[in-house]
Amino acid sequence: MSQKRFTGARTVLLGASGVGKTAFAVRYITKRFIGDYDRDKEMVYTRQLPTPRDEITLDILDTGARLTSETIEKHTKWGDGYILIYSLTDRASLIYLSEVKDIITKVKGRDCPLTLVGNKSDLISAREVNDEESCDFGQKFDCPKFEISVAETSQGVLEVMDEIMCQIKRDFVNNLNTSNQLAIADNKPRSKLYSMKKAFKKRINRSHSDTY
Ligand SMILES: Nc1nc2c(ncn2[C@@H]2O[C@H](COP(=O)(O)OP(=O)(O)OP(=O)(O)O)[C@@H](O)[C@H]2O)c(=O)[nH]1
Repeated sequence: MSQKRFTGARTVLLGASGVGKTAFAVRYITKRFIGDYDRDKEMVYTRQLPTPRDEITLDILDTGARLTSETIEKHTKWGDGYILIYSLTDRASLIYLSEVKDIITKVKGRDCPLTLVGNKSDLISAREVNDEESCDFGQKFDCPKFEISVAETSQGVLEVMDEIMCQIKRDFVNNLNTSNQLAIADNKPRSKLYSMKKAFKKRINRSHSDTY
């Protein structure tokens, strides 16, 4: 049986406008924080990750500012894993993610690679979301949650990306095991009764053709 290899992963950044999606993607790709971005269109960033055998292509989709239910659904179908990002200085941006999560569940089911990320932890005095609220959402979404500052350091972004890549890989392996089991079940020897019925049918056909 040919074994499929894990060669690439598609991650989607989803969240309200201004939460730091572009800053997150740019930080991951360049290791730098660039204060202002003049674009709000969606864009795919690509990075090659070396592995002991070869490399994995990682695509990150920055979904831009104008998300609708239709675009979220389209992006969900495209992706393998989802980073739901909000700003710790904007409670509405956290609440908005419930809508996004509902669409992901509708498209991919309950159990898919997912993380919840609160950004802008450096803006301490402007903070609107407390620990309890972010924990509640992490539990509700049933996924790991992070609090990071894209502006201050690359560390948080790297941890989030490691987590989502791990989940995507686990998902890939689980799907592979399921399809292998289905293939094995398809090739399973037939029951004794089935073989006897088949042999009996053959004999009847032979004796029938012998008659003519
Ligand atoms: N203080 C602080 N500002 C941040 C941080 N991350 C992003 N920003 C700022 O927040 C603003 C919005 O960041 P973007 O990356 O453009 O946010 P976005 O989610 O891509 O926004 P849209 O393109 O409108 O969807 C910019 O001015 C960033 O400099 C952070 O960790 N701390």
